[in-house]
Amino acid sequence: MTKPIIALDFNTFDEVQKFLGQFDESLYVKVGMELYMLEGRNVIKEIRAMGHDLFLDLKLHDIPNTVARTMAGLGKLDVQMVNVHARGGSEMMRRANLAFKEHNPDGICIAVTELTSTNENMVKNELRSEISLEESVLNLAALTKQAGLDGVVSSPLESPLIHKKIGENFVTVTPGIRMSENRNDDQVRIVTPEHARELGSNYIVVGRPITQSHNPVEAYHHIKSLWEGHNE
Ligand SMILES: O=C(O)c1cc(=O)[nH]c(=O)n1[C@@H]1O[C@H](COP(=O)(O)O)[C@@H](O)[C@H]1O
Repeated sequence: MTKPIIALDFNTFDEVQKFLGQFDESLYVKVGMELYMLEGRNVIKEIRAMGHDLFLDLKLHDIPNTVARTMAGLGKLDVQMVNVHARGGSEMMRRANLAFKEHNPDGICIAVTELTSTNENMVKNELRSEISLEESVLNLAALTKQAGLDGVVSSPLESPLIHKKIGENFVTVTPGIRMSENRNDDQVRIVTPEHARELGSNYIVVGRPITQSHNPVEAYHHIKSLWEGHNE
């Protein structure tokens, strides 16, 4: 069972150090655009030097050449996982994956399908999609698989369908995790850790329910035990 991935959505490396300093174990953490853009590559090197596994979540989405050249640079960073937006298309994804793995053959490269903050109404009325949200997730997941990537980011709600239609070994990395006592914040398609396990998610990504908790270590261990199925 993989550890819950903790989203380090902080502004400064000081805050990261303060947060990680509370833990006396190695973690799987995620650095997203907020921390990366404000603090840069050194944050990645420092966190890796502390012994934590790292998902670098930059959700790249640009023309294939730009994304491939960026991914080649990220491949040299010794991280465990990176991602792109599946809406960048199959050529962008294929080249991103190859460029990353040329330098990091053991790394995992995945693509974001529909964000967990997206709902059916947005898909239909804002994005003017002719297909449902679930069909869109499945379509983007199929495109991701064809492009040779390892898996997708989706809501846990879509994990069963993705595994059934695309393949059991195709990885689902799933944010939008909340327990009943948590606020939803800006997440729409939310699921509890134990439900995510039942739905077959391969990884869960959890931010504010841990980072904003008055006791982050306790919150992490509670979520981890629910995810691993020890608390039932
Ligand atoms: O790619 C992601 O990690 C991601 C995709 C998505 O669809 N939804 C989503 O919430 N995320 C990220 O997962 C984390 C969730 O954080 P919390 O809502 O605080 O648990 C954030 O860092 C988001 O950027």
